[in-house]
Amino acid sequence: MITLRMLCFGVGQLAFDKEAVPTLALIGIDKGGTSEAFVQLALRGFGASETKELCCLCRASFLQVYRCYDEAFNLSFTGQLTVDATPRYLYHHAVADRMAAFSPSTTILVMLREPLSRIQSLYNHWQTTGKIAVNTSIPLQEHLQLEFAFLSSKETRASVSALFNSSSVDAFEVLQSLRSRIHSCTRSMGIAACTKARHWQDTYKSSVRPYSYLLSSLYDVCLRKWSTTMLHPSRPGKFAVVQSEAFFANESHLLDLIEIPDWHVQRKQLHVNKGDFHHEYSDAAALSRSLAMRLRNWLEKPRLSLLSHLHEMSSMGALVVPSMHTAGNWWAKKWDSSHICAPPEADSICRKCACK
Ligand SMILES: Nc1ncnc2c1ncn2[C@@H]1O[C@H](COP(=O)(O)OS(=O)(=O)O)[C@@H](OP(=O)(O)O)[C@H]1O
Repeated sequence: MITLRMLCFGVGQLAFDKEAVPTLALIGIDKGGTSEAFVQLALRGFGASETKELCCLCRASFLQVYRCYDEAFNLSFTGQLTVDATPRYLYHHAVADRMAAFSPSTTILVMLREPLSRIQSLYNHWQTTGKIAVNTSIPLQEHLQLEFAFLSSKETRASVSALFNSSSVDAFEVLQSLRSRIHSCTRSMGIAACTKARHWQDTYKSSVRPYSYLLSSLYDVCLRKWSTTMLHPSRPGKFAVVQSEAFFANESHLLDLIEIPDWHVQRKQLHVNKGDFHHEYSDAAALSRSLAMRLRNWLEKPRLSLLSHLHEMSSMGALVVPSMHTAGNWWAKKWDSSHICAPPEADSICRKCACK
């Protein structure tokens, strides 16, 4: 149904519930622009906590979740616009269900960045800052080759096929089980599932956190879990999916979705640091054009699944920016080799592989 708001503002605006804690959850994804979005939301009165990634719903019990939000926001103070911007929520095995139980009327915002760019950005961030215990001692190219070997091994092939072909909820379970297999595979030696990727085992030490760049690019599997849990046609405007590239090009693509409700009472003005962008990428984050193309081809079916899901979500009241009909954006068009950037003098290598 087209509402008056939609006629005035394009895709429409988000709806916020005074009782919801948090009012808004920015659930993903890492390197999708969530830091800058958090800053812009804080400037508009969202916040109450200077910590962006509260991860309160990572806690298992209802009481722990409540205490975490109470500590962050002081829940005795009503009328605040609160935000929990934790990008890892999108993938978390339990958070969607916890959110539905703890605060079903929280508004959900997901920012999705074209997967190839996100992978390079994330690897580069971890490698150059060294802040996180994820293994970046091998170049990204090698890491991805190991992942492809693992995901096409005899032991994982059936699960990967189920992942690409199952219904939403089944696929989410398969994804979680594969992620945990990668976890144990990379943490311990001699696991049968790792046979084909023996080098992978040798590469990791038990102290480093294993991470699958490939599995974390299957956005739609997780998004389906979230939409099944939190999107209801009777509550339009409570779920938005915004493409990071649209936000990067013009932040109003996101900010125009947000109208501050009348009931809002500002408790304190936050002084959050502005997000930093446009990092130089290190050589270790570079990929060969052929691997970049392999990745793109691997992601083509998930892209089509995402696109059809966005249509369904939109018909159920979700806001999707840019619309699936807007030409020239990554979730609406097939990628080919012309979308893999590389300087002419370094034909086989690309530092930032994705280009328009
Ligand atoms: N407004 C704007 N314009 C252009 N680019 C932008 C913008 N906001 C964020 N970015 C880019 O987003 C990447 C950082 O994303 P996140 O803030 O989500 O990172 S984090 O997960 O919170 O660490 C990081 O990407 P890379 O530079 O490619 O690493 C930022 O450059």
